Amino acid sequence: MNSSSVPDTVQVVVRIRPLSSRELTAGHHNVIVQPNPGEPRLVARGTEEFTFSDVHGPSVSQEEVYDRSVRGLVLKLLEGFNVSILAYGQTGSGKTHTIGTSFDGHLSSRSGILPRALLDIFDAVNAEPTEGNGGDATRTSYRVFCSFMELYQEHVYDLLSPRNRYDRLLGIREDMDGVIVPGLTELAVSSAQEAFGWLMYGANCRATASTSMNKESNRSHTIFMLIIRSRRVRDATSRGEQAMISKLHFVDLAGSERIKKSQASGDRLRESIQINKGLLALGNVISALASSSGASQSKSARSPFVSYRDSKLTRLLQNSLGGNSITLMLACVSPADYNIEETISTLRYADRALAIRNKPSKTPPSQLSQSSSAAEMERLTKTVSQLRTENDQLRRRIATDLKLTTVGKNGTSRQLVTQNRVLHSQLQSSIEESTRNELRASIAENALGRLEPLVVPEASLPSKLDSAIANAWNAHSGYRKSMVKMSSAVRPNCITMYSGSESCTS
Ligand SMILES: Nc1ncnc2c1ncn2[C@@H]1O[C@H](COP(=O)(O)OP(=O)(O)OP(=O)(O)O)[C@@H](O)[C@H]1O
Repeated sequence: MNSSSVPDTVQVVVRIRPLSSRELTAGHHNVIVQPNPGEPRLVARGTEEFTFSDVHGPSVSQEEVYDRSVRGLVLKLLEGFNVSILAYGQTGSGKTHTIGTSFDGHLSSRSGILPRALLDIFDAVNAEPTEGNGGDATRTSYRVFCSFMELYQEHVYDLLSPRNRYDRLLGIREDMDGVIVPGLTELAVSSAQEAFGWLMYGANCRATASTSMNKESNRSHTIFMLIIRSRRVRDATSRGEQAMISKLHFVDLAGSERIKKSQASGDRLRESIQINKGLLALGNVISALASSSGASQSKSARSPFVSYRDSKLTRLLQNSLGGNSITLMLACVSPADYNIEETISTLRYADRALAIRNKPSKTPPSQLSQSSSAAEMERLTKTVSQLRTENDQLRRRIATDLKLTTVGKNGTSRQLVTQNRVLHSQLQSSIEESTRNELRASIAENALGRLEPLVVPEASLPSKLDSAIANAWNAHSGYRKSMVKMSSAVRPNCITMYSGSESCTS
């Protein structure tokens, strides 16, 4: 721990799930032993010994896991630190159960750490007291937003978007803030109940399937994110207040699995290969970071290269591993004899992660001057007007395409086929152009959202700009709808947007 009692190494907590009734019936037995319950040490297969930040045995409740290992870290979020909690482990080892990604909306003894954290955070946010200091009162106001994304077969999907599966597909980019997902939906939430609603909405859309190892196995990695924008105000009329942004990530990783053992085939096999590839890249990053921590301490060996760019998973987790975040890794394991190879592999992986050093720091308070905010507003206004012009041009193209279709209907079938092909390729490029516009509009919206808490709310410019963006966005959405309608009229089902085996495709 550093001076302000913030852990500067990755905290690694092991959770051992109980044997399931199926395993007990089949006569499997426990091969993971915690010699002294309460001590963070365990012995696997009678020979291999490990010591972690903490160990939760099979009888430890969800509430105790949260109280002992999570609550303290999560509340650091409100002090301005970024916090990441990752659940890692073999398929069926209890990651989703522990995180609580499949929360049903009712808090009970079975609820995982995510809904419990949401309750604590909103309790604190809504109860932040006013600090009096003579005549100079200070008050902190918070605005909370949530996002939920899924990484399925190296594609990032926005789980909170109201759009269809294809339109939920997003890219990854790097900017001054690190790795970002432009266009990811960020929804303002003011209570734990509201956040529960979005958690359930998104979880319902993630890719799951029944496998031989788990009745309801997650075939993707998911990241639920809570973003807190806080503003410390000295008094009601104070300007140039301190603004801070901190982020909490809950990462429910897909389970590693041995393909020979799971006997996966077809879609399940393809998913398993991608899952294992992402987890292998994560393992390499963990090893490199652990070695570089050792190297920096010995000051002799050269630090190995950390290959974050090998997979989208490692890019998305870049800040959680080796970045400025306070990170907790929950290594979930099965105690059953038939899973011992996978359990030992998870424990070794977790043991490496213990050596990773992060540099937790508060996101520097932004004190944007009014002039730089105004310049940014001007830039965004220009972007909106550019998008409007592009929309007009695209609308004109659609009108021309429609005329062509009418002519085609009166011609021979050969002509129709040729025109159909031309239209198809025009539509494809229109759709691509439109998708690019959509991304840019989202980036502009995101940037505006970030600026909003920092700008002195005096002029009507922000609201004008908001409505300009909304108008451009509406026009843009209307245009997209008509284009998609037209594409099916021209050649029904001819454009395959995306083909996959997700459970949520509408
Ligand atoms: N600590 C626990 N106490 C009681 N039941 C548990 C515990 N951990 C896991 N389970 C049960 O074990 C089963 C598998 O757990 P879960 O779905 O969380 O595994 P997973 O690691 O997320 O699997 P996958 O990677 O395949 O998605 C579930 O039925 C879950 O309720």
